[in-house]
Amino acid sequence: MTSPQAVHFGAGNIGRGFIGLLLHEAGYEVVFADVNADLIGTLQSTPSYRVIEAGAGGVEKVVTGYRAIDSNADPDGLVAAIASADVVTTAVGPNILRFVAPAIAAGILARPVSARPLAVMACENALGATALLRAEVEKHAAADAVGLRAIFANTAVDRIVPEQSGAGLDVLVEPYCEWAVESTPFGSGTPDIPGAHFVPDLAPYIERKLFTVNTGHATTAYYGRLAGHATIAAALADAAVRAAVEAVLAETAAFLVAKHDFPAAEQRAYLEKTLERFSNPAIDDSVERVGRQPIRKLSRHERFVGPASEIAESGGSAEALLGAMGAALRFDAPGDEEAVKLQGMLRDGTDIVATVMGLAPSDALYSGATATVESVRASL
Ligand SMILES: NC(=O)c1ccc[n+]([C@@H]2O[C@H](COP(=O)([O-])OP(=O)(O)OC[C@H]3O[C@@H](n4cnc5c(N)ncnc54)[C@H](O)[C@@H]3O)[C@@H](O)[C@H]2O)c1
Ligand SMILES: O=P(O)(O)OC[C@@H](O)[C@@H](O)[C@H](O)[C@H](O)CO
Repeated sequence: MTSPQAVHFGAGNIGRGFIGLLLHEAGYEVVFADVNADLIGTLQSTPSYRVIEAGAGGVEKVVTGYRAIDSNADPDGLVAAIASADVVTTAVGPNILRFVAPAIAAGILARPVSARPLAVMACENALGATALLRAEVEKHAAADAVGLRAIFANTAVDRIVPEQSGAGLDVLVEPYCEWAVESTPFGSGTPDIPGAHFVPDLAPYIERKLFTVNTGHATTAYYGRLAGHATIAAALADAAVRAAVEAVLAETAAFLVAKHDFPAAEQRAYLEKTLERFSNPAIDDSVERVGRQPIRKLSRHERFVGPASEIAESGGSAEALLGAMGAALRFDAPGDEEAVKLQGMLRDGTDIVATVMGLAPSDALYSGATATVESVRASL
């Protein structure tokens, strides 16, 4: 019997170090698709790579039996792989989904209607990333035809995978991981991926992950960089940074507990586990990686403005989140295209509250966000 096939877009850190690994462990032949020709060449010429879990309880795993396609150089091969695949996943970044959508649309249209529907799951740090991917796919293929041949499910993906220091394919990761996938789009026939956790309602999982792990991570990165720290673990060992992070996570914890009915003790344990993960001495995670793309991170439904808006709308205080947004605005990292653009916007008077944060004067967070931007501008 032939193995089921999964096409995975993005053979980077989370692609090789988490999603590719789980699909391999589930028995899929993984076909990595990437625009990085060197990386694809190395995958094509190397029969296996290691996923090395660094830290307490970590083990080493080996991924084998994959193929790799350069999505620029072999578009026909990519479409053919999608046409015969069981699963398509992505880990390319939310802003890149629109670029992978045309190939996915063509691959879906090339599938017979009688084939088992393709399971499509975007594994990005964003609310509704798969829904966004679907909307992009439907710009290239009629929604009816797509709906007959594919099932789209949102996911929440959690594993810290820092930038890799070596040139090879091996990936150093933290031992912890969680991949939650919404089950309802599949009815009773969820894909057979033992490492994934299928849940009927993804909202509590993705919001808790994004607004605890990613809000806390980004807060550590932005305050940590301002205090002169290079890594997340070093930043969190700084009492002033840790206090700022804990203040932010106290606001999101209260919000998450109220909105999703998590028992307060469970949220507290989740938060403490998260801070322990950030402090893993075996993971050298840079503040630049974690703070990357501050314009995306400051957008309306992301890790700061998302929870802060809902807190403000319910009459609560989002002072600590607003403070972290101020630190994000000060993320003056010359190697980060969005950071450079944001610094330009601060200097040229762009209405950042409207254009970056997506807030209008009628929004409860508007005045706090405006005061934050103005105070950062005044300090330049
Ligand atoms: N690294 C982590 O700790 C982590 C954890 C959870 C979720 N994520 C999410 O996973 C996604 C990927 O993050 P990462 O850290 O693996 O980034 P990464 O930069 O290591 O990997 C992204 C890969 O996508 C490739 N890519 C870019 N454009 C492409 C295209 N058009 N077609 C195919 N491939 C393309 C890049 O060449 C790169 O290899 C992001 O959404 C991120 O938020 C990352
Ligand atoms: O990938 P980003 O840029 O959305 O966020 C940076 C980190 O917070 C993120 O990659 C975490 O390491 C990851 O989300 C942990 O699951």
